[in-house]
Amino acid sequence: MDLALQVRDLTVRYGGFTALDHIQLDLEQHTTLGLVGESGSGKSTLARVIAGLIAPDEGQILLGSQELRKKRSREQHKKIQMIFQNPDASLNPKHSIRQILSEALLFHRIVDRSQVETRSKELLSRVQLEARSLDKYPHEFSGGQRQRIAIARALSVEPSLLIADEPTSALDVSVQRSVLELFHTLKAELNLTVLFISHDLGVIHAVSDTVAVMRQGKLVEINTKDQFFVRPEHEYSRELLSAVPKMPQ
Ligand SMILES: Nc1ncnc2c1ncn2[C@@H]1O[C@H](COP(=O)(O)OP(=O)(O)OP(=O)(O)O)[C@@H](O)[C@H]1O
Repeated sequence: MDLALQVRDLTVRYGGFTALDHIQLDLEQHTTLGLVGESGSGKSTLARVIAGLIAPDEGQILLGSQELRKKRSREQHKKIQMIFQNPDASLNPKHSIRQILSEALLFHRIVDRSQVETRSKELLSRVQLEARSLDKYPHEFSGGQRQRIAIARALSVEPSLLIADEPTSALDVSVQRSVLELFHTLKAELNLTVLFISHDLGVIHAVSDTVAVMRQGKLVEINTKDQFFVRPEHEYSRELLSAVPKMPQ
């Protein structure tokens, strides 16, 4: 089993408040780990510290066999890409889609200038958008389409880990489904390794191979998806599952 990510004893404090408490987590290559837990349990903090957006107070993060230290190189930053609930967080509204994609491709030296257009069109096609979208601006797209563009931008730099923090939570249910289907397709086509955060167990069921449950800054259960949904181990996981509204029979 090859591990894409290892998190060891990771602790983050905001002042006197411990948001992450000695987290241990392994993420196998080419799998999707669904991270669930109630609001405030520390899911986004874990995502941000892995992505290098905040520094841990204690602990280690290894990407492959390489330890990621507080000050990351450009190459290390590139390897972990993040998608947020609000796609606008990663899309500059003043830039066309062409500019957004080419900036990422060139900054990280993924292709040279002569190949940027072809690669940008390929990326749009991967996320099921038309090539003519290149000359449009983010505001000309729907929320679901903007999320697809944010996904294309994240994929453009060929990350070894994609972190998706509630990427479908702001979308209508039907749009949400189509973005989840896209994740499914991309995972199969590109062998992605994904940390997918959601408070929605239906979404977690749709995307995950493994499920991790957070509560009050601690990981209380890590299990295969099938085990988690059928035979959760932790009392809190059972509470989460029993709180899911059921359709009347
Ligand atoms: N910059 C910050 N300064 C102080 N406290 C913070 C900061 N960011 C988060 N927190 C606190 O840390 C805890 C964990 O927050 P976090 O956003 O990681 O949880 P979450 O599980 O992602 O929640 P949600 O599902 O609501 O996004 C919360 O109690 C939050 O109020």
